[in-house]
Amino acid sequence: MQAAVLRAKSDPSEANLTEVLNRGFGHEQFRPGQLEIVQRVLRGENTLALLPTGAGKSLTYQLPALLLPGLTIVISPLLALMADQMDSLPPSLPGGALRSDMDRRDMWETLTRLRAGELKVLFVSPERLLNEHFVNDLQNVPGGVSLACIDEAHCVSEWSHNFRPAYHRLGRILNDRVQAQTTLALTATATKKTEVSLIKQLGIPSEGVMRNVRVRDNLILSVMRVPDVARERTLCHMLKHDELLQEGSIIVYTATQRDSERVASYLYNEGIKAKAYHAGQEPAQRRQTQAEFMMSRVRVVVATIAFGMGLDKSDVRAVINFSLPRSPEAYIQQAGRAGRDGAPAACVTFLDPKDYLRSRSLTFSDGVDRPSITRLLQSVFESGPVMKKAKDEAEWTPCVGALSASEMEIKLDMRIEAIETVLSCLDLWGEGLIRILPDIRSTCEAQFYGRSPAEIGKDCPLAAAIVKLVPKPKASMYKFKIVDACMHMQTGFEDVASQLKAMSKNDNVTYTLSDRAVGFEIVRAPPKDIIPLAKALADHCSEIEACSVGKLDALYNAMDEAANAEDEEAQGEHLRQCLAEYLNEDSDMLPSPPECVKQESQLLAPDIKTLLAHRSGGKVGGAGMMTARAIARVLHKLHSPAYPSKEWSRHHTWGRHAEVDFKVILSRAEEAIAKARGIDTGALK
Ligand SMILES: Nc1ncnc2c1ncn2[C@@H]1O[C@H](COP(=O)(O)OP(=O)(O)OP(=O)(O)O)[C@@H](O)[C@H]1O
Repeated sequence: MQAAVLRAKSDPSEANLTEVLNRGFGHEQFRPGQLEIVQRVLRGENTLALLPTGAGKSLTYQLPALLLPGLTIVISPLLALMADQMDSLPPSLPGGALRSDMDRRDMWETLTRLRAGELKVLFVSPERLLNEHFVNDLQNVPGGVSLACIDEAHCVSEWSHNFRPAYHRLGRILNDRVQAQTTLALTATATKKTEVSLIKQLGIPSEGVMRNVRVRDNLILSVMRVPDVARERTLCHMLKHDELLQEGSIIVYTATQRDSERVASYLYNEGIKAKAYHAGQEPAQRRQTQAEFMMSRVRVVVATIAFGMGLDKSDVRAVINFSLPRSPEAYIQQAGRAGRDGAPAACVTFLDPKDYLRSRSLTFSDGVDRPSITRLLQSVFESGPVMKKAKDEAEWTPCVGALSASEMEIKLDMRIEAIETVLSCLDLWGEGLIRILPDIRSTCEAQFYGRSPAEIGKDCPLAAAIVKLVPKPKASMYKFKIVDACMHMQTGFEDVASQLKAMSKNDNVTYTLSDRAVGFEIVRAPPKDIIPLAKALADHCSEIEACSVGKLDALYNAMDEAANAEDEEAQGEHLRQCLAEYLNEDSDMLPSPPECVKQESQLLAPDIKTLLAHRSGGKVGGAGMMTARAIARVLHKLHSPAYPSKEWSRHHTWGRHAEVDFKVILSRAEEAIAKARGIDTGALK
């Protein structure tokens, strides 16, 4: 084996690499695309590999990792799968993983092995790369980082079906900080638009794109019109009687955690060995279900999308979409869990307009418009201390800030995740205006048992700051905002965090951190006028929202047309053709909404009027009015922080127009607000 590796290192020819493939991985020959990708990576050329699900993408980083001199880091969003991915490494590739759910001792052990240069492959979550200490470790790793592999790379792009804010900043960190010699991005699903933004962010040349996205030929794609009320019964009947479904394992995908529980127990009561799997369960329970499924002790897993991305079980004979997936990409991913052994496997989708309309509504849950973005930017750039600093200082020096979930979610009527996404956009294209800081808690409660804080404060700036910030502690509890301590000490969050840790280690101090927050650093002086910035961000967010809705509409249209085809074969053919067109389409044109999405409703105008008169929006809408989006959300039965379903589900307008296009309601509500305020609608956009 060693000799084969040496030969391939000095001459990475097809013959030499095939020998490593045989000896190191036990595979006879390369699958389509693998050799070209491996050779590009070994030449140090940045590459984006778009290969079908189950095509063997992992090998394209594993084999180079054996031959390259330094470390290969694999950035993966799949916490649950890191252990499996590590197990699939050949013995000659010592690997480690850093996951947020690991205990400290394991984490420490992996870090020690990393620093000692004992690892060849390291799996990490994207969030981990936002951690300064970890990036320092990578910079000093013996032999350097030879390859950065970004698994499920579509998550980097906001135009993908599964964008993750932490992934958004990845390109810059990899380029500027980690300085990996080569980047390899892997995904099974990316439209042209996603591809363009991916290669831009990750610094991949256009000739470095290896594109082969398609649905494997052994997958039998079909669709069934099943009304909402008959879905469980139909599923159960299929599982008991469909010939293809009598062997192997089966995954049923549902849209919500509640559905996954309900359907799993329905099947279980019908005598089918089924278990639920979703992100709301305890990690240990999820791990156990996954393990039982992999060992074929549980035949059917009823799961949300939390299950399965990257899952490699060879004999999954069917994937059944109990609900319509959110996008063609999600559909391809989910279907791709089936038939990985190459034998025929069924991918059946249940289609019901009511179910689709609910998914379509939910796509608008986290959207934001210019009024909320303006208020968000005001909170960042126009807070008292920032304004004072801008006024007092001739030259701007960076300072930190934080928006906490408990304060901002209701004030802005945005979930903290949405706040983070908008600020991530600003981080990326604000040309160094702000920098998002990872994983922040905004409030600290500290108790001193030995020496007093004043005494400790003689050589600890944080303790001195605490004395100033909390002159009168309640029951000897010092409660303060971390950001206030940063401001006081003119330092960053990391410094405060490390001083807190040091105090708790040396000085008998205990502390708890609470209240999730988005932390940021204002690097350059804030803009004098935030309106143009708010407008640009709002336009961008609205484009992203339209793109997500377009994905769902495109899939519904394709399924709806396929359902009219005369037989299963014609259905599959039609679906394949639609998916290929969708993925390879170059234009930005959005599909037109299906007929079941209404463009008008009789009672819409009076209901908007009722909500405008409600005046509940004193807290969010300004001038006591609800915002247009808040109105549209209520009419679509969508919960939001300032208009929670618990309170609003009793209102007679709640969900009354869920079949009307959300965008139509939004613009009608904007017109009504503009009229009520005597302004032009353009002023609201
Ligand atoms: N050249 C090869 N010959 C035979 N089997 C291979 C080869 N390359 C990879 N495989 C096997 O194919 C299976 C799928 O590989 P892998 O999990 O890397 O797929 P993938 O492309 O990452 O899929 P997904 O996108 O669905 O996660 C694995 O069991 C792997 O061992």
